Amino acid sequence: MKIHNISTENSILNSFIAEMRDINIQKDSMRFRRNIERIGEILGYELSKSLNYTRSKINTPLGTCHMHVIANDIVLCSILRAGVPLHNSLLNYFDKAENAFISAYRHHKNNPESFEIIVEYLACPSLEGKTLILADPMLATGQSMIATYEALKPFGNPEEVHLVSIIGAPEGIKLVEEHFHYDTHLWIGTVDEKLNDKSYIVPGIGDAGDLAFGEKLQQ
Ligand SMILES: O=P(O)(O)OC[C@H]1O[C@H](OP(=O)(O)OP(=O)(O)O)[C@H](O)[C@@H]1O
Ligand SMILES: O=c1cc[nH]c(=O)[nH]1
Ligand SMILES: [Mg+2]
Repeated sequence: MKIHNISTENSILNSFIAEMRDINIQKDSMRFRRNIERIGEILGYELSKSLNYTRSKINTPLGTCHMHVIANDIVLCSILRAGVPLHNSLLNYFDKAENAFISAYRHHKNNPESFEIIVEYLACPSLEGKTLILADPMLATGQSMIATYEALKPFGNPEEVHLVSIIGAPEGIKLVEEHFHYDTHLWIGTVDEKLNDKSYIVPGIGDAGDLAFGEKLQQ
């Protein structure tokens, strides 16, 4: 897998991630969602550098010119819930993309430390020969990313796969690396230290879905 950790270079991306982490600033859920969007746009811009381009003749009011424009047929898929603001921001840039949505949540049985990923809702166009962008702000154990990718398989073989995430843990990145084709790209805002015993990213941000949309009752 080709891992692009964008935080290794100083940029405004790190200021946005700092706001998402900050225990006081993150209480403002509108700002939290907006920071996901701002980061999503930066990750989308970085990802765009790896896409295919075709020469296109453009008529302006004053003449003509040739520009290189994106040639990929993109399907943008995000994982509900926390993927919603990330989806919106990627769609701002890849505005011609087709869209897919899939739900994944952690179902805890008796023990808060053990869970399985439940994939329920899925809406997806054909992926055959397309460029799949699979987006989720958090890559903790990596199980949601893998479970959703497996659920998408009946929709066809994408030619390229790009994973987009804001914060990852080394454990999840390793699992994803083992699961996905070596050609897969991972565009990630930053990589944290580790997972805690509840499989939350440390130092991380807390629960991205709750911070964006409010606490939910456990199912
Ligand atoms: O890498 P993993 O260990 O699978 O964890 C990451 C997942 O956890 C969060 O979702 P969550 O299950 O909290 O659902 P939510 O978005 O509805 O809050 C997050 O948005 C990812 O989907
Ligand atoms: O740290 C984590 C791990 C999973 N999901 C989150 O929202 N945060
Ligand atoms: Mg959550």
